[in-house]
Amino acid sequence: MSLLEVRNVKKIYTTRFSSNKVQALSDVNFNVEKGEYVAIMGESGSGKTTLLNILAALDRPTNGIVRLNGKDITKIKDKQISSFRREHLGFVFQDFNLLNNFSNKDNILLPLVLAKMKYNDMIHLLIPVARELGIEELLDKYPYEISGGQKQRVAIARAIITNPELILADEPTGALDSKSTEELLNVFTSLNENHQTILMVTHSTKAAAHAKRVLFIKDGQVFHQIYRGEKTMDEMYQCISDTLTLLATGGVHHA
Ligand SMILES: Nc1ncnc2c1ncn2[C@@H]1O[C@H](COP(=O)(O)OP(=O)(O)OP(=O)(O)O)[C@@H](O)[C@H]1O
Repeated sequence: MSLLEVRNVKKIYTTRFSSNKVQALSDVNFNVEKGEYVAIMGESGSGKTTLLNILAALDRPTNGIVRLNGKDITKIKDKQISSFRREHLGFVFQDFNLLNNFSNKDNILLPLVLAKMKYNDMIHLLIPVARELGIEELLDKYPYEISGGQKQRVAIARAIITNPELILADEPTGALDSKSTEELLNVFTSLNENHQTILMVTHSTKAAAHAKRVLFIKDGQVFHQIYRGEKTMDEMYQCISDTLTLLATGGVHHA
């Protein structure tokens, strides 16, 4: 069984003040296996954020099924959705989403506090995670006192401290300079080498070249995919950038 199964997912938005309908996703199908590192690319408006919101159980599809470990997350009751997200998923956002009036440590511990874990147990989990991400010195500082790259590492600590089955990352390098981007991508690679499954939406060819597979979305469906396989990072980069060019001119066959 795949970790994530996306079947015939369709999303139509109906705007509030008119009967206009926008079809953001027409028929999305793909699987993600445990331990994979997948990037999702596509032009602006192709439906990436819509898809990520559905995978995150932040929004429901108009049709279709999304299974995480065999469980259809589109059927989870509203009351159980927050705890489902906390227990199974980790989130990394472009703009970090850290709370400025909480210390970095309290930001990282927040999902465990919400899960009502005992303090000593939380610290037990925090220490190895902070060490792994090299942020031990930053724990007592506040998000506004640290750099963007450091904030993203704190955000990753918050995402992995619950040991999630899947990390969903939305444009995680979008607000970072090139040095911090490189560092963040190295962190993702090392998490993945430690068996963390990652799904990342990105506009960045460089970021996508770090993934083991890239899915391309066009016209609300998966249009093409590339496996890293034995390719070097440079070869993968070139392959992605050629595909993006073909995609923009409509010249790629369906996956
Ligand atoms: N809440 C909404 N109501 C109506 N239409 C929406 C809504 N959210 C997105 N759309 C439309 O759905 C389509 C897909 O949007 P989406 O934000 O998923 O694309 P995207 O690939 O993430 O774009 P970008 O790369 O610019 O973030 C677009 O046509 C967009 O205008």
